[in-house]
Amino acid sequence: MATQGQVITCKAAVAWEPNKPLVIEDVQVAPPQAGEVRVKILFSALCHTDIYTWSGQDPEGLFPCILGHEAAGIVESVGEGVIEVQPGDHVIPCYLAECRECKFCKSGKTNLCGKIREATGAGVMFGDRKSRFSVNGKPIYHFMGTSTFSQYSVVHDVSIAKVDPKAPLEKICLLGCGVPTGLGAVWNAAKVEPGSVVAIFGLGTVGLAASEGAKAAGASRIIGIDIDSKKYERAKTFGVTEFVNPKDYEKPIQQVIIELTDGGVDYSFECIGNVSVMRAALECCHKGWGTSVIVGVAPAGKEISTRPFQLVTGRVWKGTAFGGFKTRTQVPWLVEKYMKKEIKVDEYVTHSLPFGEINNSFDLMHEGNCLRCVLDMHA
Ligand SMILES: NC(=O)C1=CN([C@@H]2O[C@H](COP(=O)(O)OP(=O)(O)OC[C@H]3O[C@@H](n4cnc5c(N)ncnc54)[C@H](O)[C@@H]3O)[C@@H](O)[C@H]2O)C=CC1
Ligand SMILES: N[C@@H](CCC(=O)N[C@@H](CSC=O)C(=O)NCC(=O)O)C(=O)O
Ligand SMILES: [Zn+2]
Ligand SMILES: [Zn+2]
Repeated sequence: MATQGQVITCKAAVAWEPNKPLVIEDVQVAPPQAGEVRVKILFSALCHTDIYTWSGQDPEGLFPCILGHEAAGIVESVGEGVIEVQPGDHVIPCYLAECRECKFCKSGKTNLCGKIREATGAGVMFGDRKSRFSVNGKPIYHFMGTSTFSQYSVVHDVSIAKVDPKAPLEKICLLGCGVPTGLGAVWNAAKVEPGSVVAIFGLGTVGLAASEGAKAAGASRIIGIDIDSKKYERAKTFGVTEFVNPKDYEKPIQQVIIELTDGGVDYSFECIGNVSVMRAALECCHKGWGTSVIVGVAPAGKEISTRPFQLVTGRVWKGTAFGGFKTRTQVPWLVEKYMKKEIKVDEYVTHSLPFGEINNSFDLMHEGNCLRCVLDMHA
């Protein structure tokens, strides 16, 4: 039955309140308006940022909402004026837009796009500042402009990456967030050079992807730091050459790393979201040139601090969103790199579950051996 132009009723996992189990509801998904695309979401993975917002720690968190931002699917229908994708195209919905027209997009200095960010932060669509989701007439907020924990979602056309239809959607859904973030932190934000000494704090998906990126960039030493020593074995396969568990030391971890590296590392990456670790990551950098990249997302109200002297003496502190990749342009390129086996993706998928078990996947994400759990949205 043709669904174009019709309201679709489908299953979605609604977060009615922070920290309460998601509820699978029959959700009405309105047709896409001008500049919008309705996507049949086939596979969606969980990212720790979904858990962060669900837990109530996100200052932008709005409830009730439909979470999810690491997914892949097929275009069901498009709104007026949409020319770059059509029904049947395989796509990755992206939480960062790329309009190619705004001040940000034209700057050549950032992957952040200014066009729709205010609307996505407010949980609505840009065109009319309304939601396309409702349950029995009650509007449900969008999340990150993606809301992929729904069998159908409406996304802005500037946030849709069209990808190779031969690529397996159950794998490339991961290219919607965690893996590009780690790779890009190293390649785009830090621009790690061959021979560099690198420290990576946190060996989850983002930290492992940063390690993979550092290995590809020719780093000579990749020091993984994690409070769970079991993480080292797997991390070796992503390029980590040495491992340090802060719990094994009395002294601050930055001092341990400085001693291990004759004065500090060339580049460090904080892939946890802990502001104390962010400080350690900066302070373990080499005087004069060491650069630390903040990747982890810290809870509302948390602030970073260090002695300004750390920066006066040449260390650089910066951060990155989605690893600096421009979404519409570069996500298809990352898919091609995966197809050519130049980057890992399958290796990050440690668990798969049917959509109905989404609450179990939230629990799994807290288990040490889970990197990404991919939900089959129509199983
Ligand atoms: N900036 C961006 O664009 C993005 C940021 N993120 C954020 O990146 C962070 C990491 O994400 P994932 O890798 O998925 O998380 P994860 O939870 O899988 O990995 C974090 C790792 O840090 C370790 N850890 C926790 N506390 C630690 C401590 N005090 N010292 C050393 N290790 C510690 C844990 O054992 C775990 O292995 C999250 O904050 C997430 O929200 C995720 C995607 C995009
Ligand atoms: N709403 C949060 C913002 C959290 C944040 O920093 N998000 C990252 C992506 S995390 C993905 O898993 C990001 O790219 N931010 C850029 C943006 O424009 O949102 C808060 O207010 O803390
Ligand atoms: Zn994410
Ligand atoms: Zn833009």
